[in-house]
Amino acid sequence: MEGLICSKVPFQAVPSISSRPRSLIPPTQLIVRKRNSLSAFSVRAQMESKEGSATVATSSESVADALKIKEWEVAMFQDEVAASQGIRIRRRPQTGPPLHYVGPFEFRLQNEGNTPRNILEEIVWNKDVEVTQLKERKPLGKLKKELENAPPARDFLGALRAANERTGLPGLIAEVKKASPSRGILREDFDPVEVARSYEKGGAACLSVLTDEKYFKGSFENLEAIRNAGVKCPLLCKEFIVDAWQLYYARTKGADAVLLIAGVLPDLDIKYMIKICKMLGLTALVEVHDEREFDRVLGIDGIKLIGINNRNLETFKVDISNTKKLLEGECGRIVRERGIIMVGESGLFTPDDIAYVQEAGVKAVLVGESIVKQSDPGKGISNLFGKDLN
Ligand SMILES: O=C(O)c1ccccc1NCC(=O)[C@H](O)[C@H](O)COP(=O)(O)O
Repeated sequence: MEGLICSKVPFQAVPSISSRPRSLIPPTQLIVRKRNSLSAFSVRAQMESKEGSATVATSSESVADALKIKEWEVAMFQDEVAASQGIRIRRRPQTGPPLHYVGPFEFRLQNEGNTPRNILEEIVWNKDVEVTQLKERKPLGKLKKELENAPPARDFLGALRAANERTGLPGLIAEVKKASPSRGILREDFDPVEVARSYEKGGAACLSVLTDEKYFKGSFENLEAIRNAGVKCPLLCKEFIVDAWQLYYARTKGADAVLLIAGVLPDLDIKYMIKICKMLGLTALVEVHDEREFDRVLGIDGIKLIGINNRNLETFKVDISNTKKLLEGECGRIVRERGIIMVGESGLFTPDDIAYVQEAGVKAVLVGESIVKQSDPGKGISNLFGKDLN
């Protein structure tokens, strides 16, 4: 089936705009626009039905109305594109179609539910609001100026590779995580710099620092404090990226890597963000959870680091066999052939768990709960690996 990289079985096509009766769908020519885009270029969708253009503006007021209608339609179109890629996480709905809307998406007026269907969707909708507010306070132009004073980006990928070659074990990305939606508070006496220093002493190759405040009790202040405390491990800004503006923001706060979640971002967004990461010197950890996401990501150029999350971020179910399942197929062969570094993420508690995912083919692991809740997190690392990593 067109576009499949490693999955032999054609995916169950997700009903999308292209599967609707043709009469409903006017030919569209979309010049890319992203919701919450960098707005470096205006976004305009030329939606033309057979009966002629959907909107013809004649006065300044109707120009504004026409633009509002087009922006709403672009947002709807983006949702259709995401759904056609099997992405179940919807973006925060627009405030609703413009008054008296008549256009190709009018059937969407039936309320599809304006409340999140699971925690990941809730996190993403909340992030959309957060980022919109942050962008108003700190426009991209101001961020770009701050980039000039940002600390230099460090080699996140190189640190993982070096650790794996030195110890023969997966390189550890140790997560500075106070709490999570699935487990609540993990560590009451939480000093992010102390945890980070303990991880570094325990042999972590890199650190992952939660920066989401509402659901993980993390912050960008934690990321900056760890960076400014002189911790040498390269830092992953563990954030829910929904807008390229966040990449610039993470870099100005001292991040060396960012997380791009395939279950949230359509292919075009990932492609675009990979290019921006390269320009900023950021390493992109692209995260998948199932074969369809893995297949999509392997179709995107420039990806050198892929994480398999054993946690289903919609149901919280954790199963480390997910890593084995996804790497034993064609996707695993392609990854090995391309020299892509694989990271096993979530649900790793014992040396047997580490051995299991290493046997499956990962060269790095991302671990939070099992080490952050130890009284001495650095000692927790030795217990996790069954040996001193130093
Ligand atoms: O951990 C959660 O409850 C969670 C819920 C929704 C979205 C993301 C979530 N966690 C992010 C992670 O994937 C983990 O923090 C990371 O992989 C470490 O997992 P663990 O070692 O099991 O703490």
